[in-house]
Amino acid sequence: MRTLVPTPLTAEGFAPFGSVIEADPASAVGINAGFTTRFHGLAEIDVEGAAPILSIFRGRPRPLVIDMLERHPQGSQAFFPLGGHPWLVVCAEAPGEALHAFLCRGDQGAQIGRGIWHFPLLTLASQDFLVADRAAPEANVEIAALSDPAELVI
Ligand SMILES: NC(=O)N[C@@H](O)C(=O)O
Ligand code: NI
Repeated sequence: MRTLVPTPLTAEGFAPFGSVIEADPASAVGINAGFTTRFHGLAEIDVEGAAPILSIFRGRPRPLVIDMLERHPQGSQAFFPLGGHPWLVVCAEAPGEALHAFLCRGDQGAQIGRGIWHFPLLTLASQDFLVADRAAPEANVEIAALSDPAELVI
């Protein structure tokens, strides 16, 4: 089986697939009499045909084998880890095209763009994620099996 080595998640590296969600000082605004810092507008949830919703995904480690991809044609999908543990995002331009793996810090989230092929949630330790995506997920998913699976090497 081929291997796949992730690179650290950066806004530039992830740009073809979506956006990084992190407390960027450039977006910081002091609010609430200075007792709160708002990191404003880190992601715009892109959905059509149904409302954007917030969910919690209780993720558990799974075998690091990328044997399928999925995409959501009618909406983006944003993940933010709540447990502070590292996690992974794997994307591709299309099934059969090159896989791109990103190692995300526990204080980094990622929004996967609408229609972008990706592997479902991959966390390196059990933790909850806050997820923003489109309501009625069952009506918004395409799945493709990979004929040449890859094993992630951390
Ligand atoms: N199935 C589901 O809601 N989650 C996947 O889309 C995922 O990317 O984790
Ligand atoms: Ni998904």
